[in-house]
Amino acid sequence: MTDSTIAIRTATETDWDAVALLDAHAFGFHPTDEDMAFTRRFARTEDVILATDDDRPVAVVMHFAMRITVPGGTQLDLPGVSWVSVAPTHRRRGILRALFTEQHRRFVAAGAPLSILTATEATIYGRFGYGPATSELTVSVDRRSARIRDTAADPGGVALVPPAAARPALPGIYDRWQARTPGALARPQVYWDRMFADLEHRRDDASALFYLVHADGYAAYRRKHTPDGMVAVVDDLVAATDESYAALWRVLAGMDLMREIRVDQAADDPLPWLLTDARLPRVTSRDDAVWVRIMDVPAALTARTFAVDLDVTLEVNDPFLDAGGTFSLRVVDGRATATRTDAPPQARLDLDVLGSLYLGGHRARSFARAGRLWTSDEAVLDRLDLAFRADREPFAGWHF
Ligand SMILES: CC(=O)SCCNC(=O)CCNC(=O)[C@H](O)C(C)(C)COP(=O)(O)OP(=O)(O)OC[C@H]1O[C@@H](n2cnc3c(N)ncnc32)[C@H](O)[C@@H]1OP(=O)(O)O
Repeated sequence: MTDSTIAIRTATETDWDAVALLDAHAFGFHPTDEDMAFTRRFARTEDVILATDDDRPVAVVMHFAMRITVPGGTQLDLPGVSWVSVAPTHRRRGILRALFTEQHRRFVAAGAPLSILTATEATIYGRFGYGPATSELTVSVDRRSARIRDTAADPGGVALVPPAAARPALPGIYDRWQARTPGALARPQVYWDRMFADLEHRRDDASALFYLVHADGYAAYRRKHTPDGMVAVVDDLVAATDESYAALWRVLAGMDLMREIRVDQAADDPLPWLLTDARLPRVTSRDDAVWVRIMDVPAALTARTFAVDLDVTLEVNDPFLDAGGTFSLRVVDGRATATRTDAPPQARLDLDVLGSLYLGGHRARSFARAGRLWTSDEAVLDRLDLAFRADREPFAGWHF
């Protein structure tokens, strides 16, 4: 950074109005008192870092204390970077880089195995070692033609439940789903408080939430009027078992006055295979959700399980900090050991690529085809491609 009037410091309680103003300009919305109350319950003030120009805040980064499930079911505590903004008066002079340097220095000191974020633009974070690791498909179903196959599970057990009765039931179901889903993020109490507050300005011109609840799953949806008819916009569809998923879709498919159902899903969602017409779920968009930066390569690799045995030397290049190096990765019966080594590498990749592979949502072979993963031979690539896969597609569960 060239500008000597810029200083980096931890925020204090009196800085929150300035943080709100910065993010209002950065993201083009006016945070309400409720939005700020949510953020202040979720972020500790000491985890907010500011850049100031002549003592006036001109940029901010913060992180939340989060937890993620990795392939194999281990849950890792890790920082989730959020509310990143640099005032439009001060962009492209290295302020984000300076803030990230300080913030990630703190992550290293705290021993974080990974850090995560969700990105406004896909071009910003690769240089800092973050790779897109989970995806989200927005799907539109023409409900009028939706028929569930006779052979699909039909356990029943779904009830129409008012918000007050849904509130105690949902967190436990979500926790069970989160524990079995790679990439899934634990939800803090403040998330549920905001969801059930169901504030009007967060409804996107749709109704308040309706809840369909099964012992092992639930759907929270809104009704939206459109020129083409009524749409059920599903905000949250969580099933801890396949039976509850089928039971919920039998109810959603039976909502006679709804022309369309909209829902966000993982890429391997079984909905097409439950329906008599597998073409009905139309993917209207596909977006990256969680981006992963591996802060500690051995800690991260030993935390997850792998699909096949491996014995490979990986050279990882970290363009931002010094998490990279050459590592011997050995997997036996799914469990890995990872140690630094001087042996010649059999595979070479940047840290953001390792982040993209880590949760099993992207294939080593795709990165190799793009020239972003080198292997000494085809057999190494084959093993890496198989080993990093997970038993289901990673899915975040919510945005932060
Ligand atoms: C996790 C989250 O919160 S995502 C939200 C991110 N924030 C936003 O989208 C809000 C609007 N944008 C902004 O506030 C700013 O433009 C920021 C935060 C994205 C970038 O801040 P700046 O201070 O301008 O970035 P800085 O000058 O430190 O640039 C660092 C590097 O990133 C690059 N970069 C910065 N912004 C962008 C961008 N939008 N697209 C592509 N590259 C970018 C710079 O070219 C620079 O590259 P280099 O160091 O390799 O030469």
